[in-house]
Amino acid sequence: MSLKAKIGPSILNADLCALYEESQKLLDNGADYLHLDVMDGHFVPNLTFGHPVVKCLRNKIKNAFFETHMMVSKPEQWIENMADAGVDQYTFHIEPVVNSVPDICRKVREAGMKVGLALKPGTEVDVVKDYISMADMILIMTVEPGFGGQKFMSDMMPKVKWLRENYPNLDIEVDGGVGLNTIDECAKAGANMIVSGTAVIQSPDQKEVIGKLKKSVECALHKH
Ligand SMILES: O=C(CO)[C@@H](O)[C@H](O)COP(=O)(O)O
Ligand SMILES: [Fe+2]
Repeated sequence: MSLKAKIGPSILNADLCALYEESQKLLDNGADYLHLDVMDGHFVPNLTFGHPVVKCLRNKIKNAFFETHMMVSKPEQWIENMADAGVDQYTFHIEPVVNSVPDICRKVREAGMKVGLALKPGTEVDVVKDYISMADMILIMTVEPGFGGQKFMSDMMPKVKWLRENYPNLDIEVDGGVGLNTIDECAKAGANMIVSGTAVIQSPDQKEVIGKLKKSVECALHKH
């Protein structure tokens, strides 16, 4: 398998009343996928949207790859709904479900979606060792989950490096505070799937930012 650089903008800080237009604009400007942040007000102290909204978006955008970042206490509860809404990858946090990760991975796959496993900043990276074979991607959070627009945590880069060294073919995603000033660190550490919210959404030239983020990752992938 050869790794690909992929940029998945987060629409969290976009104008959510124009969700479809904002999403389509990101795709037209070169986004490889959409990262949809689902929050339940319990696992994180914030609320966003759930499967009904994702389904509406899917009805308008047929072809793009949708990843839902499930910041919820009960990820097992929403698998069927999200599959029915047309989600391609279901990325859930392992912290609230440490004893049932394999079971949830199996259910996500049976529902026809790819599996992403997410780790909060305080979670040690080696806990995913036992689950790598069940996952399509590991997400290393580079902020505390819950809000867009936070400061990037450079001290998460050793986790990314460790994963890349031990799993050369694994899709590794970073999420939180990633933009033009922080992308090189992520790319050098070995991340190939990049979530970027504020840096892309607030730019007057989304295409340029997405292009630069991708180029940084592609350069690093060539060097590896
Ligand atoms: O999951 C989250 C936050 O919990 C992220 O997806 C952020 O929303 C990305 O936004 P920026 O940090 O890039 O503004
Ligand atoms: Fe996210």
